Amino acid sequence: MRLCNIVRQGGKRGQCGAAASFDQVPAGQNCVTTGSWCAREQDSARQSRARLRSALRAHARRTRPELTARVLPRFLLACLVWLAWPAWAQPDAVRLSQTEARQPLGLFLELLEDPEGRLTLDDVLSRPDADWRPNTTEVLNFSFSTSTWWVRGRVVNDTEGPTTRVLEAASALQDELDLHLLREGRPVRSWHTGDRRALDSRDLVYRYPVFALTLAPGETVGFIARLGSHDGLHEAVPFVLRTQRSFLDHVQRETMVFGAYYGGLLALLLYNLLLSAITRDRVFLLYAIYLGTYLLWNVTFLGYGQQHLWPDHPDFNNQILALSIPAIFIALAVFSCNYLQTRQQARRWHRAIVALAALSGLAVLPALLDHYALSILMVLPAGGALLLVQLAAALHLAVRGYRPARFYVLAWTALALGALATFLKVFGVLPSNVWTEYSLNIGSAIEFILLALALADKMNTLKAEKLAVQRQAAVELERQVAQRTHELAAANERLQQASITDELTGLYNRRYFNLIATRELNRCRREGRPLAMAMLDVDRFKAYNDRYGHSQGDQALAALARAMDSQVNRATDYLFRLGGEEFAVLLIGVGHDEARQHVERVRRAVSDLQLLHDGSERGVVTMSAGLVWRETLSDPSADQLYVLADEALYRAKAAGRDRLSE
Ligand SMILES: Nc1nc2c(ncn2[C@@H]2O[C@H](COP(=O)(O)OP(=O)(O)OP(=O)(O)O)[C@@H](O)[C@H]2O)c(=O)[nH]1
Repeated sequence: MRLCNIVRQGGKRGQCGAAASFDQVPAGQNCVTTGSWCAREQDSARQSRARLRSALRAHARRTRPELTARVLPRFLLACLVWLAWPAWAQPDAVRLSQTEARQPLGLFLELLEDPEGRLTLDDVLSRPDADWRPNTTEVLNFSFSTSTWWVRGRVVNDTEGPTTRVLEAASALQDELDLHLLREGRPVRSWHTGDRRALDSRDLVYRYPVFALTLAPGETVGFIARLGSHDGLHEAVPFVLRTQRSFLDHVQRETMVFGAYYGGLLALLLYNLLLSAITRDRVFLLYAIYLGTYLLWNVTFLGYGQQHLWPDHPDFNNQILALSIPAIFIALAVFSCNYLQTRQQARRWHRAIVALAALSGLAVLPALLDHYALSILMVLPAGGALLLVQLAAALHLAVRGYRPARFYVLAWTALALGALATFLKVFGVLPSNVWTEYSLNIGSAIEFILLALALADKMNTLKAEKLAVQRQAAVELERQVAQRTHELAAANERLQQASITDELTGLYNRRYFNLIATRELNRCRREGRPLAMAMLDVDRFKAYNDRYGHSQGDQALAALARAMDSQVNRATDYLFRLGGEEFAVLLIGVGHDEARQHVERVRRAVSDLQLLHDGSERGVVTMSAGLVWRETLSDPSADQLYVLADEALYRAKAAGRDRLSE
């Protein structure tokens, strides 16, 4: 574009004459170059056109074969020379037009390096033009440089009326930024601002320095800016001219975009703090801390902190910026380790993350001692490596199928794409529009939202796992309860059985006799059925014990119990050991003779055992029995039956033993 301007103005160049110095151009004159600067421009233009003309003449003289062999390369060379001219041409003045609302100034500026930082405005104004060199980038970026840099440019009002434009030095972090407005070569107004100075040094308070330039129709004004740094770190500063309306639109759009951005992130932060308080899960708190450090850095980095939160504390502004960067990396590392469970799942990656986070943390020390450039120099490589290692760890875990790691990779991809778009915009690969301008914010917002979703998903996964474990535990509990219940029932059964069983013989005991005798008596009475009861007692058992010992007496009792039991088979027949060597038989629904025979069989089963018994009448163990039989039971109770049977037994004993009496 500058080339076209110069070509267009070629006829008027000769009329410019030699102006005395930079910016001494009469108002309303189209030619805007001055002195030697103008002369050099004319020479360069002339030489370039001459080269092109000679290339074209050569083209006309040569034949076709010569064209490909010799002329074409020269022609291409000439074209290249023509095209490449802007790279070393002297910058022209910026011409304000009715149509362009926003005009970047970078390529219209000249630079002067002041390594010692001692030059004054007068020194700079008296420097010859040869000391200045054209700036070749749209955005000024001196990065790590201890020099002070002087920048100059000129603006011509080509519009038909007076106009006021806003000159933006769109960096919130340049330490010192002095701007001097020149009219007819003389300074007429100066501003001393920058983030190391309080905001009241600015006419218009915005997140970065802006200056109002008023120009009469056709007027040219110059400006010289001094960019100083506190300790050798300069920020990228885009110099831009805007119409007032464009500036207002821009401010409104930024207010809306960043209002939504910060509002959203703040809501996310508070929400996660609440979640951490409710769930007591540390990962939400770590996420909120990471988000908080990022927010603190971002509001400081973009100048909103100084504009709205701490306008009167420029030193704090610088300190908080330098401290927030290592804080972000540390908070991110702690969150990532906790979220990805790297200690348990990827030990080597975990160790690398911890080491790099510690290294990033070291950058706090120079920041605390006011050496911000050193702090940034330390934190950027360590932090960059940390981001890569975290991403690699997440990829590693995602490939292994760890679901939370997939969200993490997605989130970081969104942020990386946002950062890449910003990077490509700065280097002119992508156009500057609302998407590329805020791509980092968009990317980071998506990153934070995805991470929040990731946390929710992780909670869901944990909840599902917990539910599964609970279900499994419930099933196991039910199984154990069923088993215990079964065991208890069996134990109860055993207890029940034990409570009605005689331990030595395994027959029913006296307690059960009482129960059964009463129950069966009542039933027989109800049903009108006959019932027989016999009492059986071992004969001379005291003598047996005395002769063979108590232990053998026990064995004899058990043996004769088995023998008797073998004769009691019907479901309605019962055999009891009432105590000692005394037994009872209960026979339900039997006739008298049958009862008598049955008891006799039982009794004989004992003597048939032929257990030697010296003290007995027959030389073997025998039994006596007393029988009571009732066809109908109108009155006798179980106790009465017992007494009657016992009396019959007594009679059997008295009659000589080993017999049945009634
Ligand atoms: N080994 C053993 N002896 C028992 C048990 N219960 C009772 N006895 C004994 O049985 C004997 C019963 O003796 P007695 O009541 O005098 O009757 P007896 O010697 O059998 O004489 P008669 O009944 O008149 O024939 C006692 O010596 C008791 O100690 C027991 O469980 N085991």
